[in-house]
Amino acid sequence: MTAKAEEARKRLIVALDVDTAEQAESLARQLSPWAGMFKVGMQLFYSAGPDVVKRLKDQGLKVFLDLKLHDIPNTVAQAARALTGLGADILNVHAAGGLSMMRAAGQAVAERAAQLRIPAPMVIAVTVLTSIDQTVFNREMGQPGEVQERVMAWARLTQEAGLAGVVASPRETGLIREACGPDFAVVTPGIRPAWSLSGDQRRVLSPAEALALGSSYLVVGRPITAAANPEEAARKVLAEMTGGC
Ligand SMILES: O=c1ccn([C@@H]2O[C@H](COP(=O)(O)O)[C@@H](O)[C@H]2O)c(=O)[nH]1
Repeated sequence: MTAKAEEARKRLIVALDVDTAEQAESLARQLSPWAGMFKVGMQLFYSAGPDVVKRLKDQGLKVFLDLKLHDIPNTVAQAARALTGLGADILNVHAAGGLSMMRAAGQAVAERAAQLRIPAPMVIAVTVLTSIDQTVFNREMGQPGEVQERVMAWARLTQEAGLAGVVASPRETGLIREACGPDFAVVTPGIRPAWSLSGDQRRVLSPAEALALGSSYLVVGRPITAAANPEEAARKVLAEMTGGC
């Protein structure tokens, strides 16, 4: 693997949206030559239980625990504190929970990691879900203005709360980078190679576009995991990220 491909591999996160720890472990084992991190979301966490995070970590894999915490500050802080012990590399909350909630989550994670003497997971905040388009945003969610403006406002608020970055569509990556600087993580689902189906995703871009705009990590699920040959699909996504180099 070239240095460029290895650099791109570190930025590719595969969403393990499956029901069992065995399925998740088998996919992760198969795909680790092409992906640097694996995402445990609600489907896997709620069906397989918290232990699945430890099982993946025991295999030496990096884990993004995508549970999108959103509640009052005290509840989110206590939940984030509990999750810190699982050893994930990234945890997330919803920016819609507000400044105090995000600050409480960040502080709880830092304190718990220090108590346990483990590296603190990066805490990031979800802005506007990539399945939401402009019409749904205005008509169903009752939000005024452009999706992009809301994403930017939440990205700034996330930075003010001291968190490490955001989850957003790759379409917003360039603006977030400009506003929040090079060290702020921009984690982007809504990645769709030209050969894949959009499904429920609305604000999408290709792997090459997301990377060129400055996304720190690309989250890809079904285009890889639902493919007839997941390894081949992951290899193709990585090749698109590196321009074939
Ligand atoms: O805004 C968001 C936040 C999280 N996700 C998660 O990413 C993956 C995407 O999977 P695909 O199969 O590639 O659509 C999925 O686990 C979501 O829960 C997101 O899509 N958008």
